[in-house]
Amino acid sequence: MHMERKPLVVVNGLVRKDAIAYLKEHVEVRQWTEKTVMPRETLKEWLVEADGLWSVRPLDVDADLIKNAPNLKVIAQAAVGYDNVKIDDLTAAGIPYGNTPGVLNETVAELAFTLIATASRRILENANFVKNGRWAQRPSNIKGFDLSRRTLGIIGMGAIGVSISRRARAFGMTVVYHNRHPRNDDKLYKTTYMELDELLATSDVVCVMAPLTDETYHMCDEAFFRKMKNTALFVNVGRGPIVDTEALINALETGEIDYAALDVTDPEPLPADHPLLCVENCLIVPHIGSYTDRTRYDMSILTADNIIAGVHKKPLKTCVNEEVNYKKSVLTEEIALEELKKVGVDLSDFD
Ligand SMILES: NC(=O)C1=CN([C@@H]2O[C@H](COP(=O)(O)OP(=O)(O)OC[C@H]3O[C@@H](n4cnc5c(N)ncnc54)[C@H](OP(=O)(O)O)[C@@H]3O)[C@@H](O)[C@H]2O)C=CC1
Ligand SMILES: O=CC(=O)O
Repeated sequence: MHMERKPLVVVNGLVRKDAIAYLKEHVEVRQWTEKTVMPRETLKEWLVEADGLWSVRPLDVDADLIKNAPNLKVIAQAAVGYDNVKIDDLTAAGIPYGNTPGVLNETVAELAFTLIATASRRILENANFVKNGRWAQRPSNIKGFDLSRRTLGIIGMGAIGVSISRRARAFGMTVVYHNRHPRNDDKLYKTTYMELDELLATSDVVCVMAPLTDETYHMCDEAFFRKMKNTALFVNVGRGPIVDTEALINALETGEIDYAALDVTDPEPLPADHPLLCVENCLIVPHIGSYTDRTRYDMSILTADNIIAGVHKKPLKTCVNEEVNYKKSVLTEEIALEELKKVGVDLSDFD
C-alpha cells in the first residue's frame, strides 16, 4: 500500500510550544531549537527537503535563501510586517507568503495608546521618584499634558491605525492622518486626511504606524522633526528604521520635540551602550506591540494554519502575494478526488 509522507516544515527558531504541537498534528516539523540564530547556510541545507518554512526573525527571506528548495510550497511568519521578506522573489518562485494581519489590531493599538498615555503623564519618571523613596523630591517640571482637545496625527492609517484612532477619540482627541492615499471612510472614523507637512505642524502627538519600505526608510529625519511642534510627543510603533535614530536623539536633546515613546528601534535589540538609552525624554519598550499571550497565540495558530494550507496547496488564509496563493481549483480537484473515492475508485491504482 502507498504510504504518503507527511509534508516537512522547517522552523528556523523558537516559537510557542502549543503552536508547534498543533503544527505537528498535520506535518513533520524540523525545528532549530538552539537559543542562537540558526546559521543561514544550515537553514539552506534544511530547506532542500522542505515543503514549508515558518520564518523566525532575524532572517532575510529572499531568492538566495530558497534557490535550492525545489519542494517549497509556502513561507509564513507570525507578524504583520514583512520588511525582512523580498515578496517579489517569492512571487517569482510561485511561493505564497502568509503574514498575520487583523488578529493583533486591538492589542497593538492598546500598546500604542498606552505609550501615548504613559508619556503624556510622564508616568515612568513620576513612578521612579515614588519607588526610590523620593516622592517629596519630585521636581515640579515633570509635568504631564492633557490628551483631550489635542490632535493625534497618525502616519500609516491602516488596520492598526484605525484601532488607535478609536481610542484617541475616546480620550477626546482630534485625529488626523497621512497615508499615500486618503481613505474613503473618514466620516465613519471621524478622521481627517492631511499631507505630511500639515500633519506635522498640526499634531500634538505624532504616531508612526506605517510599514517599513524603501519609501518610509528614514522618513522621520532631521527635517521631519523640525516640522513638528516643539511641545509634541513622537511615538513609533511601526518599525525602527523608519526613524533616523541620530536625528531623533538630536531633536530630543535640542528641544526640537518634547518627548518620544518607542516600541521599535534601530537596531533591535538596542545595545546597552546605545546613545538613545542616555536620552532622558525618551521612553522605550522592547517591541512588545503584539506581545500578549492571547494575541501571540492567535498569531501563531494563524501562521501554522497558513503553513498547513500551503504545504497541501490549499489557499492561505492571509496571503501577501495573493497572485500566487493556491486557488479554489486545488480544492475543486480534491473534492473531485473525494467523489471518485466515494464511488469506489482506488486511487492507489494510479500511483
Ligand atoms: N510594534 C509592533 O509590535 C507591530 C508593528 N507593526 C507594524 O505596523 C505596520 C502596519 O500594520 P497594519 O496597520 O496592520 O498594516 P496596514 O497595511 O493595514 O496599514 C499600513 C498603512 O500604512 C500606509 N502607508 C504605507 N506606505 C506609506 C507611506 N509611504 N507613507 C504613509 N503611509 C503609508 C498604508 O496606506 P497607503 O497604502 O494609502 O499609503 C496603510 O494605510 C506593519 O507593517 C508593521 O511594520 C505591526 C504589528 C505589530
Ligand atoms: O512587529 C510585529 C508585526 O506583527 O509586524
